[in-house]
Amino acid sequence: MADEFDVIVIGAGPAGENVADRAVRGGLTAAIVEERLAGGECSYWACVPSKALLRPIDLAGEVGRVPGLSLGDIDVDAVLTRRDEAVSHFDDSGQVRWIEGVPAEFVRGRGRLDGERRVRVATADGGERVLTARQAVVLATGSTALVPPVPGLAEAAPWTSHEVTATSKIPERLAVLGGGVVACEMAQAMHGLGARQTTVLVRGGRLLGRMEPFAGDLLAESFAEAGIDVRTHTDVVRVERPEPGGKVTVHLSDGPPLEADELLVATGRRAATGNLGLGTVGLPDNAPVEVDDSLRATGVPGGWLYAVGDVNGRVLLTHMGKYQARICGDVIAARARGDELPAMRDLAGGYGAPQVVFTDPQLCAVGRSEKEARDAGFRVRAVEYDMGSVTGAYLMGDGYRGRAKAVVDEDRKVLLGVTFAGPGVAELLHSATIAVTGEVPLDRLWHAVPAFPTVSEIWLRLLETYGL
Ligand SMILES: Cc1cc2nc3c(=O)[nH]c(=O)nc-3n(C[C@H](O)[C@H](O)[C@H](O)COP(=O)(O)OP(=O)(O)OC[C@H]3O[C@@H](n4cnc5c(N)ncnc54)[C@H](O)[C@@H]3O)c2cc1C
Ligand SMILES: NC(=O)c1ccc[n+]([C@@H]2O[C@H](COP(=O)([O-])OP(=O)(O)OC[C@H]3O[C@@H](n4cnc5c(N)ncnc54)[C@H](O)[C@@H]3O)[C@@H](O)[C@H]2O)c1
Repeated sequence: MADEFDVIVIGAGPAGENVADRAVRGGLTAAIVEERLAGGECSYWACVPSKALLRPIDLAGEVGRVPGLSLGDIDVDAVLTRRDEAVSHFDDSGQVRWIEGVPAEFVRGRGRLDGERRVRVATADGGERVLTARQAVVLATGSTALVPPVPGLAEAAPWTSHEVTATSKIPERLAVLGGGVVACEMAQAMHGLGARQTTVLVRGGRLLGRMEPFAGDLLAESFAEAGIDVRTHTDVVRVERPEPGGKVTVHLSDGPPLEADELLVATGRRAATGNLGLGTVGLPDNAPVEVDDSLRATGVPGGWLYAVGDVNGRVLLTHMGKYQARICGDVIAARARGDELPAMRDLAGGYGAPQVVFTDPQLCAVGRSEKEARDAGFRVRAVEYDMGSVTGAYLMGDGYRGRAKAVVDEDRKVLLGVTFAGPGVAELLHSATIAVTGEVPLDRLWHAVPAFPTVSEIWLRLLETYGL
């Protein structure tokens, strides 16, 4: 028997949920298929638990910089309990209720495309449901951790983001493979919560290689002070773990082997498109689903297939997936009505997505780095400023260390990118996002006066350094 809906969404992560919501607001009916938990990676194994684990470490850093305040040991059990509450103890009934309240039909099971506008769902009870979409099918299946083909690595059953964010035990000795966001955030979380030996193995020359260089350098200084060992230009050539769950030996391109109790692999993600039936609609399996700026899959006749969030490989961030989802839901509803507003396009992605790395110091950026701007052919001037010299930052704590950078398009006198690094800078980021995405002319931005004594005075200092 076929169930018919206007829109069928596969994957109930933040992106999938938001498509359904917007499509229904636009007057359509929707079903969402989810094989695990409504809420997706973000709610249970990524953003939410990782930030719950990092918050006490961030706060401890702040307290430690203010004379007159003292901090005892972090109560790790209490932190883990709060993390468990933050992930609703892996119970998605609240999210399912939200979906049903949209209202959209929630279908628990694994979805698979089966030709044009048809989705087969292997339901949790071993049965099958065949769903048909009148308007659109939206893929929102996210991504999974990528484990590189290092000899012995897969056999060692290393931790990925799933295990580290859900752990109830902090390893004594942790080796971390990768120097990106997951590696940095989780190395600091595990070390701050009691790992005695934390070693970060970075293939390249610095942490967070895609950000402005000072961001990774400041974090590396903070790691060194905390006793986290960062080894750059280091490749893992082989891994041994004779006993499942036992000691791991990591053989490196340089130096003696490293012994650890656990190994975390944080080397990026792959789009979750395996066994999704992409071949039945003429698309390649196991690759991100290419989309246009209305999030419609390219190369599918009839234009009924869309992809939002991690699965399209554009930007692997929750807020960007949700932004795409809002556009996608609106586009599907508008196309069903026969009208299409020009504003319904992914514009933000083209500027460079805002991102915060929730370490201490916090690192955040929006738009292009200086290198990216130059590589893209812009005529660029970049200015930097020491954030510790801003009164508001100095007042936040002794020894405040931070840096900011603005990348200016010299032809249009607008900002192409902004990076802040320092304690408590995350909340500054949206001001930069508005300036970059709004293409606010610098001589206009000059009249946005930051309050004294806030860290926001960094804006004034950057503009003064530029010459305004
Ligand atoms: C450790 C970690 C921390 C992170 N922290 C942040 C952060 O602080 N801020 C941020 O913006 N981003 C963060 N991210 C990235 C963020 O988690 C992802 O960008 C986001 O989850 C993507 O949302 P999504 O809806 O596209 O996919 P997901 O959240 O992955 O959801 C996809 C859903 O689809 C389901 N699914 C997959 N295949 C099928 C199928 N065939 N049938 C039915 N259901 C299916 C899955 O079970 C899942 O529930 C983090 C990532 C990691 C790994
Ligand atoms: N706070 C946040 O916004 C946040 C937090 C965590 C994750 N995320 C998102 O999740 C995604 C995944 O994060 P991630 O840290 O896994 O990926 P990433 O792309 O940020 O970093 C991957 C790292 O692994 C390295 N690497 C890749 N292959 C390797 C190999 N074979 N050997 C050694 N090193 C290798 C890369 O050089 C890089 O340093 C990111 O796109 C990120 O934006 C966001």
